[in-house]
Amino acid sequence: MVSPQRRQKRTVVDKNEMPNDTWGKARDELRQTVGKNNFVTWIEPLKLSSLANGVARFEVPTTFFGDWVSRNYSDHIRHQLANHGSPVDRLEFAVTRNAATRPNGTSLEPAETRPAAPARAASNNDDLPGAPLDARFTFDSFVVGKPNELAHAAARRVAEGGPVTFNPLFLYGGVGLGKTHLMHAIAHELQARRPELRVLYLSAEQFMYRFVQALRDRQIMDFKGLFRSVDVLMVDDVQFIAGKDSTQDEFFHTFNALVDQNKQIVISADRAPGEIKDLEERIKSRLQCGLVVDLHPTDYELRLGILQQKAEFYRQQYRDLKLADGVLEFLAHRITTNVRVLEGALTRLFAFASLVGREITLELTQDCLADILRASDRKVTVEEIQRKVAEHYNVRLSDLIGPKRLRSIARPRQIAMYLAKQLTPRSLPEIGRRFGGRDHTTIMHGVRKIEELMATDSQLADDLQMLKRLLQG
Ligand SMILES: Nc1ncnc2c1ncn2[C@@H]1O[C@H](COP(=O)(O)OP(=O)(O)OP(=O)(O)O)[C@@H](O)[C@H]1O
Repeated sequence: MVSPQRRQKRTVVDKNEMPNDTWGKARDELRQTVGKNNFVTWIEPLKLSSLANGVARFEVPTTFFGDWVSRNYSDHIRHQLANHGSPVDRLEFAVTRNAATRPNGTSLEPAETRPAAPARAASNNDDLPGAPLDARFTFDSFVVGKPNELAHAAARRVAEGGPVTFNPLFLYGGVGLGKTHLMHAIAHELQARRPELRVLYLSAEQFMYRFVQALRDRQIMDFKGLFRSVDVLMVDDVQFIAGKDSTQDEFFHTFNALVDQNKQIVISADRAPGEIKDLEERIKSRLQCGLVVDLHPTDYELRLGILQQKAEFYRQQYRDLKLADGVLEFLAHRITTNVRVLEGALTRLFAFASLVGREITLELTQDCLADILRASDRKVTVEEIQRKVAEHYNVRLSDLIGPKRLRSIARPRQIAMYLAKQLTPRSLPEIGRRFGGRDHTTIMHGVRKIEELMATDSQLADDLQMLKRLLQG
């Protein structure tokens, strides 16, 4: 506690005098005591607005920034102010957007009042540790169909760069369904429309790598400062950080700091937040706070649309090649796994046809793509379904097939029966035999039960969707 007498002796300093005087000197000392990087990141951007009645007030760019400085540098700052004749009891931090600077010194003024955009769109992002963007992954080259229309619409909204309406945008779906494509498209579009924004796209793996590197090089403050200075953060394949405790922790803090500043976050994963094993509950619930959108497996129309678009591209490259009617339709029917496989098939087909100098007919397609077509023919088996369901509900495979009637086992068993009926060509008696020799009426009862429950239990419906996706690849 400070006595009232001592308090009275304190100088009331007008902010206009301060920078050249006490604060200026205190700052010079702080440069020595906290180290250059920390100084540039955390001390230099502080603006002293008043020093009176034992309280030093600073303007800061964000709430997080103020909290961080308060927690980590309060004692240093008070010590140096006291050394230079202005002891204070308390530091206060107020967020003022107009006067604020980011840790890296760039302006945080609202976009409309910022100086003209730099000549090169990406130059505002030059210091960011992001992954390169694939120039082909734009909105123009993204074919929209029923399975991805919601994800596409949400991505478009974010790409407009307007006020943040949902945070984060969480895109999820199986392998090769266009998550990365949409994220790159958002980044391209933002760079074109709002070049002043700092947009950072990287994979969760790169995030972890940067974090570990920063820890190793004792540059963690720089790391924090950098990640908190972006306007839009996009992290691809976030499931990668599951089970990696310190990375999750840092991700959580970065996430909160950016949401706190009303900065847009876009995340992708191969499954819904609640389904990512070993991801901390607090992160799951944070990820569920915004808009969670599912990219569904492609349907025939979407696959055909994508093939037509890619074929058009190849036609330009191989001008003298002929493509027979029905080939694209045949591929859209037969290759149902994912878009990457579909694209690979078409690339190979055009390359092969151009080498042998022949028209792309159905016959040539079947020859050239025999292995891909065989792999796509792969049928799901009852045993695979049982394994996946047991794994998902955390029950033993032997219990799933065995006689136990506990509800925690009986329900997953009925789910497995339902999926076996839906996804395999097996008859009810055949399925019954694979479920420990059960009668076909038991299987029928199980299938009906699940059909009934699906209508009212949305969690169950989601589980089934996800299991189907996992099983069908
Ligand atoms: N709707 C679409 N229109 C055009 N191309 C698409 C579409 N969906 C996916 N693709 C293409 O399919 C390929 C795989 O897509 P992408 O890499 O975005 O998948 P992903 O969902 O991120 O997969 P992963 O989980 O493996 O990272 C890319 O070449 C992409 O351009």
